[in-house]
Amino acid sequence: MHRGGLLKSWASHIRQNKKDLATLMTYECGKPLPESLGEVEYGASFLDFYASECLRPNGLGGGTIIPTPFVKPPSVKNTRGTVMTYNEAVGVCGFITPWNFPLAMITRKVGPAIAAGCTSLVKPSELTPLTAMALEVLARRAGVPEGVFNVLTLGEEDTRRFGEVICTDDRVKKISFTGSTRVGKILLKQCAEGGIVKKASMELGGNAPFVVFSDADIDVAVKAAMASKFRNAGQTCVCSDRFLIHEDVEEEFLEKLVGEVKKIKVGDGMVAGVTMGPLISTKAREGVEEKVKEAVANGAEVLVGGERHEFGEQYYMPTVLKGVIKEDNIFKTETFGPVVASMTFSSDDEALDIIKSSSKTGLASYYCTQSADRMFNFSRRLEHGMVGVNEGIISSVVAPFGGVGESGIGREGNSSGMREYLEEKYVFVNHN
Ligand SMILES: NC(=O)c1ccc[n+]([C@@H]2O[C@H](COP(=O)([O-])OP(=O)(O)OC[C@H]3O[C@@H](n4cnc5c(N)ncnc54)[C@H](O)[C@@H]3O)[C@@H](O)[C@H]2O)c1
Ligand SMILES: O=C[C@H](O)CS(=O)(=O)O
Repeated sequence: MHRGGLLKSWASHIRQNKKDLATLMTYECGKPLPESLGEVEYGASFLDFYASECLRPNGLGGGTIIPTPFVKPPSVKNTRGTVMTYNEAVGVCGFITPWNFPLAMITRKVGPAIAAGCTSLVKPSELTPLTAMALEVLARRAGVPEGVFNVLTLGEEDTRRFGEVICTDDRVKKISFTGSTRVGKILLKQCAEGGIVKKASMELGGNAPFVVFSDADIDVAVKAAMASKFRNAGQTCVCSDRFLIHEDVEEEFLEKLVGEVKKIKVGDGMVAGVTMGPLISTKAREGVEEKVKEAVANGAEVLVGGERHEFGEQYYMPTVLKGVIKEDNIFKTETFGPVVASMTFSSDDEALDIIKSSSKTGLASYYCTQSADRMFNFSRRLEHGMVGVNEGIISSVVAPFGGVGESGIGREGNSSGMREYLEEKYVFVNHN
């Protein structure tokens, strides 16, 4: 079976075990079962997509024949030769993935890696090892040969050692990391200090701005805000964190948003109807709590929520803050929790100044407007890898997912994601 067939078979085995995989994920990281079921399908979609990419010209073996650029003098019978390129697999890859999407963050890497002809060593988060192990079992059932996709479930000390090895061992030709900017910098430093230049993809932290312009359709804006803020209890890299609302529409937007936030049902992710689960740990909940308290101390107003949820140690109430300042940690650092931190602005330039001066991240950004000019031109002024205009859910297999600045290097998904695992070779043949 060729690599594309293996990937399709693996995707089929994943879908056949969708309920068990989703249950495992909800037990491991707490997200409501419907979100886990959605992630199973999202994760499988990367295997399907890259199964097809195997066969495309920009896939493995794809290449081009290029007319030589040299001018052929009349006396010379043939051109000087033929120029051609072809793609080759990078080789052995080292992957490290996070807990918040324990299945899709693995298949988003391993899918294109296998399609390109690479093998991989994958270290999942110590918080979600079982999902990764289940993926490996299903890969073997699907016919993926032993040694092609290898999961290593490691503790803290061995995790650090694993990171050092994939960064400094020259048998590992590529590293791809998804996780915090803090750890991403450790890995890049280890490559450099290990004296090796290595192909590296970094999918790092976010802190997305969400801008509501005065001409926005407020109902559209509220829907987009709810979708981009509260998925996985606000624990996704592309969650909106920094809300900038034009002063003319602050009251209407916040009133409608609070109305929707109050409909969120917090509880056990395995219980039907629950739409928001816990944070990943008590420490994470305490971190969100501290940031909210600081913002309130600096003058922010709690419109809803604002404290831990009675359901349990790891639970925090979905919260909307008004009148946050850009110096607040809840505004200038990734929240990774269910909190809307909002402030007002009066002009496009002011909004951009706040966005650029409050964070160096550049993953996702969102804005709502009905102006055609702004729809197409404001995005050009944002230093982000991805932009949602009147839309809060922009992640998909066809999206070249990734960020700039402190949010990372490279792209995953889309045909772009295939290039991370290929090296293009140029050959000039002089056949005179
Ligand atoms: N850009 C993206 O596509 C994307 C996707 C998901 C999550 N994230 C980011 O990931 C973060 C949340 O995930 P997390 O808490 O698992 O992140 P994290 O950085 O704490 O951990 C990520 C992975 O790195 C490992 N790790 C930790 N320290 C290490 C070290 N010194 N050497 C080697 N590996 C080490 C962990 O065990 C885990 O497997 C957030 O910042 C979020 O924005 C980004
Ligand atoms: O946490 C960010 C992941 O990339 C999740 S998603 O791709 O936005 O679904």
